[in-house]
Amino acid sequence: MTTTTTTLTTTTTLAAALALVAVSVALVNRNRKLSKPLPPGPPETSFILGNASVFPRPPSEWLKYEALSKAYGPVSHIRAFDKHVIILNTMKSAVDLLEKRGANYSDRAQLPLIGDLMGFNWVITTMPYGDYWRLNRRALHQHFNESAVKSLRGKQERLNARFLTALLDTPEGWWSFTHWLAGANILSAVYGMEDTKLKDDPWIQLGEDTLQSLNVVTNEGFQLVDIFPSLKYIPSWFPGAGFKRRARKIYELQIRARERPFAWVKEHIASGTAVASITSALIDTEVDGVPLPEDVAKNCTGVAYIAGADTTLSAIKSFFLAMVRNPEVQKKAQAEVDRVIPADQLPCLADRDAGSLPYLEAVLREVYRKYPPIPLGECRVTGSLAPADVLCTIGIPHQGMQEDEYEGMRIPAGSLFVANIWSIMRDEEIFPQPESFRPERFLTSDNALDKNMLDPRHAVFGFGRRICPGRYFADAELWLMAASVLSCFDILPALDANGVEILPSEEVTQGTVVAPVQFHCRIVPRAPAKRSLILSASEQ
Ligand code: HEM
Repeated sequence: MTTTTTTLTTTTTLAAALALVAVSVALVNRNRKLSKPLPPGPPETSFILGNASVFPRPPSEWLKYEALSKAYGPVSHIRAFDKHVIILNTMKSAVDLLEKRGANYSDRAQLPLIGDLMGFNWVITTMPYGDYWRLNRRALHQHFNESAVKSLRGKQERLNARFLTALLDTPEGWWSFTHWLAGANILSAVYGMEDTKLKDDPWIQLGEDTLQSLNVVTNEGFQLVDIFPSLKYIPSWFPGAGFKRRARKIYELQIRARERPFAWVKEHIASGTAVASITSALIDTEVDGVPLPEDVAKNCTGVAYIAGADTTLSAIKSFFLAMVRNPEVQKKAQAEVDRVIPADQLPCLADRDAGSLPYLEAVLREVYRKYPPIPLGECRVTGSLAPADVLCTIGIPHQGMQEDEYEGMRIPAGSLFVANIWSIMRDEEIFPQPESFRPERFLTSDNALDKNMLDPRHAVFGFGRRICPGRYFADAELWLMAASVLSCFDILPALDANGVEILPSEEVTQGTVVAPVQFHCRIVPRAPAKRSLILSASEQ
C-alpha cells in the first residue's frame, strides 16, 4: 500500500515537473519572440529540450565549448529545458558581464543533487548571492587577503623546506610529495596541523576524497534531479534512484570534512595545545562587534580545506611538467635565480617583494595560462541527449539574476555562464602561438614584466565578486616552491631502458579541477652545497 502510494506520488511529481518545464519553455519562447535576439547558437532541435543534444560532454568539454564559440561567436548560447547557458569565450565578454556587471551576475545555480542531497549547501562556492554569502566571504577575506597571507609565510617556508628535503632524500617520490605539499599548506594555515605525514596522511586524504567525489559527480552524472528538483523526494530504493544512494555516501564524506578538523582544533584549544591557525582566529573573530557564528567559521575553514589543495596541486604539477618539456626555459629561470639569490641562501617569499625575478614571474604566468587548473572556472555545464535519457551535468556556474542586454543581445534572467578560461588563455590576439610555452610573451624588450600584457591570474582565478578568495595564498605557495626547486634541482625527463629521454605528454585528468596525468621525471640536486642549505633550512 505504502509502496503504491509512494510510486503514485513520484509519478505525479514527475508529471507535474514535466508540465511545469513545458509551461516555462513556452513562456521563454514567447518572450524570445517579443524582444532582442538571444546570443547566437546552434539551431534548437526540440521545443522542450532546446539543444540539449549539443551540450558539450566530458572529456575535455572546454574544447567543445570553444568549437561552439568558433562556430557561433565569442558570446554564444545553448538551452536545455528552461536553462539558458551563455558561453563566454573572450576576456572582454567575461569582464564586461561577470566583473563590470557583477551586481547582476554573481549568483550561483542552486543544484538539488550537489546542494540538498549531497549536503554541499554550506560550501561558499555553491551559496546564492546574498547577505549570508557576503558574511562568509568577509570572514575568508580577513585571513586570505593579499596582506593577511603574508603572516602565513613562515608556515609556508617551513613546509617548503620539508618538501625540498623529501625531494633530496627520495626524488622518485616527487609526485606524492606534491600532494603532501598542497595538502599540508592548507592544513597548517587553516587548522594549525603542523606535522602531517609525508605519505598517507589521513587528513590530506579526507580533503582529496571530498573534492574528488564532487569531481566524479560533475564528470559523469545522471543529473535529472537538477532539472526536476522534485525527484529529490523519491525514495532511495526506487528504480533509477541510485543517485540518492550515492549522494548519501558523499553526504557523509563532506560532513566529516567540515566537522572533524574543526572539532580537532577545538579539542586542542580546550587542552591548551592549539597552534595559532585561521580556525582558532575565526573562533575568536567578531564582525561588526558580534562574534562570528560558528557555522560561518566552519564554512570558511571547510571550504578552504576542500577547495584549496587540489587546485594549487594542479598548478604545482603543471610547473614540473612545463620545466621537463621546456629545458631552455628552466635553464634561463635557474640562471635568474642564481644571479639574484645569494649562493648561501634559499629563496624566501620576501625575495618576491623586491620584484627582482621577472623571468620566474613570467614562467609562472605561462604555467597558469597554458594549464589553467579550472578550465571552465567552476562553470561546467555539460550534457547530452541519449536516445532514452537526458544527461545534463551542471557544475557551479555564475548565474544572472535580472534579464539584461549585452551588445544588442538578450541575456535572460537566470542564465548560467560558462567562462571558457582554457580558451580565453589561448586567444591568439592576446597570446600569439598559444600552444608554445613562451614566458617571454610577458616581458618587455628590457626583460621587465610587461604591464600591458594580460596577467593570466586575472582569469584563472575566476571573475568579479566570485573571484577565488584563496588566490594570494595559492600563488605564494607556487612561487616559493618554484623558486626553491629551480635553485636546488634540475628537473629532467625520465629515461627509458635504453637511456633515451621520455618527454611527458600534456594530457590532463578530467573534472572541474584538472591536472597533468601522472608522469615521471628525474629530480637531481644541482650542487652538493644545496644539500646542506636544504638540511639547515628544514632544521630551523
Ligand atoms: C591555483 C590555485 C587555485 C585556483 C586556480 C583557483 C581557482 C578558482 C576559480 C576559477 C574559482 C571560481 C571563481 C568564479 O566563480 O568566478 C574559485 C573559487 C573559489 N576558490 Fe579557488 N582556486 C585556487 C585555490 C584556492 C585556495 C587555496 C582556496 C582556499 C581558500 C580557494 C577557495 C575558493 C573558494 C572558497 C571559492 C568560491 C568563491 C565564491 O563562490 O564566492 N581556492 N577558485
